[in-house]
Amino acid sequence: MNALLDLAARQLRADLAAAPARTRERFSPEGRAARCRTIAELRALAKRSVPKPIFDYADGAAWDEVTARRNLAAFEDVTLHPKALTDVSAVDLRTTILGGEVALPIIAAPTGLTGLQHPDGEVAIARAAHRAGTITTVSTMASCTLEEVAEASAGRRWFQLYVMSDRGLVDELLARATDNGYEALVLTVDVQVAGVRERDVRNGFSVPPRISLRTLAQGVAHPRWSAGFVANPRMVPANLGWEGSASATLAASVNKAFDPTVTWDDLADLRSRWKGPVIVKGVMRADDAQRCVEHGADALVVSNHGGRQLDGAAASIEALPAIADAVGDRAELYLDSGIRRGTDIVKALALGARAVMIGRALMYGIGAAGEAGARRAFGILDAELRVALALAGYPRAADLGMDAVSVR
Ligand SMILES: Cc1cc2nc3c(=O)[nH]c(=O)nc-3n(C[C@H](O)[C@H](O)[C@H](O)COP(=O)(O)O)c2cc1C
Ligand SMILES: CCCCC(=O)C(=O)O
Repeated sequence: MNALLDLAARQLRADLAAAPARTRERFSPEGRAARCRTIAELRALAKRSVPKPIFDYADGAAWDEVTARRNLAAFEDVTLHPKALTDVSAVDLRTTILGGEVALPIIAAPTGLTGLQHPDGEVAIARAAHRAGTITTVSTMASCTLEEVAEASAGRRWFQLYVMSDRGLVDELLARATDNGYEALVLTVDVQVAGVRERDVRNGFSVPPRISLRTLAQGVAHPRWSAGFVANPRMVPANLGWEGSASATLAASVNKAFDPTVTWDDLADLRSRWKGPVIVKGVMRADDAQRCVEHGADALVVSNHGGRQLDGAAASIEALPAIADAVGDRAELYLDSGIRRGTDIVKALALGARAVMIGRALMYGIGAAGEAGARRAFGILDAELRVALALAGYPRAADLGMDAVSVR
């Protein structure tokens, strides 16, 4: 009996000694992110972790946000037809993207001003993508420089271009992307002008951020975020020479810098100048997809920019089947806008995408816990996708086809 009491006392003492470290770990951003079981839970954690205008910039969309909601809802109109009695003991998520193998059919979408969510920004996302065995896409509007990301991660990298009116700047960006090992050029074609994101307008979201009583109060309410921001303020896009520029709304800055005259001739010009693969992002129509292929595009991203540009546009999953039909095997197809679950990925692959891109899932991840949160986002989707594929009866993600789904 005494020996038993002695053992219990020793165990209690050990537990108490370890408690501070366990508590710290439990309430750290990393610990909290590790306990998120879904992308929705990561979103909720990000919402608590960063100032409201910063969360709203990532989470928000254009005008009434109809397309953003539709991006999610339209996945519910795609139903799965599971195949019975297949051996699913080994689920294989691998596929090839532009000739190189990736461990899972998920690519990090380009996101601008990522460093507002967490100072490690695109570096955190690139490292998490590399660890997951996949590709990261660095935006023209990135908070980290192309060089910083290249140095921080040895994984595959693509560069996403917005064509600026200053074509000298475009040439410089392309040269830097080439010099730093960015293998493909992703030309985004759905930001002819800035979409109107009313949450940003209401919040006075501006670049560089304007410090007001309201933003100070937000900073005080989010001390961990503020400490990171003060230590490493990522105020403006890092690759465009905007440092020291006057504060303006993001829309005003975009409309000043981006070139709205961009047409098919510019795609032809970029195609002839960029030596690696060219991917056109923001294609929503079969006729445009066909034309991209005729212009030598190697791949397309079927995307409505997460509903952040033209509100009222179709969900990208709704646009995919006709585009897949028009393109056939002449170009690779990826899909983004609304991916929150492994089953969304199954549906996109079945309807003709080779991979999906994820934007907000990673923004929530880094807002919640920097690189650890981005890793969690990949981890959640990877795990969900494995179970979904097993239950759908397709142990190889790459084997999914139209027979696995129907669209209501
Ligand atoms: C905060 C944020 C910033 C973005 N910035 C860019 C960008 O700079 N370039 C780009 O091509 N797309 C950008 N996008 C769009 C994403 O690449 C992607 O199309 C979209 O996020 C997909 O929808 P999802 O967020 O539902 O995954 C951005 C999206 C978000 C949420
Ligand atoms: C308006 C374009 C700026 C970056 C971006 O693409 C986004 O916030 O969605």
